[in-house]
Amino acid sequence: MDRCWILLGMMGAGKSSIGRALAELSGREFLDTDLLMQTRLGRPIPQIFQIYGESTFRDHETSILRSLEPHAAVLATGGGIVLREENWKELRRLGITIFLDASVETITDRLARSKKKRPLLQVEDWPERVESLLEQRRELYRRADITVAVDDVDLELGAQRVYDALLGATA
Ligand SMILES: Nc1ncnc2c1ncn2[C@@H]1O[C@H](COP(=O)(O)OP(=O)(O)O)[C@@H](O)[C@H]1O
Ligand SMILES: O=C(O)C1=C[C@@H](OP(=O)(O)O)[C@@H](O)[C@H](O)C1
Ligand SMILES: [Mg+2]
Repeated sequence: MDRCWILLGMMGAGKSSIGRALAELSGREFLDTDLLMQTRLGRPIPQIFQIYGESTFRDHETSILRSLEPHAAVLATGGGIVLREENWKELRRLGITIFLDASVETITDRLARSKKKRPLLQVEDWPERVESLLEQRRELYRRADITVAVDDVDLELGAQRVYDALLGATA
């Protein structure tokens, strides 16, 4: 049975963009829990947070995981998917988890242009928020089956690195 390849990690680590490149490289379908949520609710993520709040956003995240079946897809997740214990049961059911490990410096560089789309970073000292969230979550990300360092790679090399790690792990 084919299992999903599931990307975990902080906002800005590259789950959505490396995930898309990995899907192309491997010929797999690409799914992203944030995109599935936007389609489901017909609104962009910042509006979903604004209208329903984070707790309802997290409920939908869990329900989206529950609605999926294991298959040959690359699944990018939102950075907070690791927070709910019940999500881990679904992640393990769906496939292999890969932590995209990026430093605070890399993340803040990458988010400088796209932080507007991240409701949790709408604070003045947003790099400090990135640092504290990473501190809170690091141990959860480390539960992933595989860790891939993505500080020093572009999208193509990042996708290749994840692909190689997966082939090594499943050989
Ligand atoms: N390895 C990388 N090299 C260069 N830019 C990257 C890399 N990974 C992500 N980016 C850029 O960083 C931003 C955030 O990436 P994204 O894939 O949305 O991260 P995530 O889904 O983990 O929050 C995007 O503008 C993306 O193009
Ligand atoms: O880290 C988080 O809690 C979040 C990450 C976002 O996805 P990305 O990790 O793709 O930016 C998105 O799900 C939402 O803004 C919350
Ligand atoms: Mg994303």
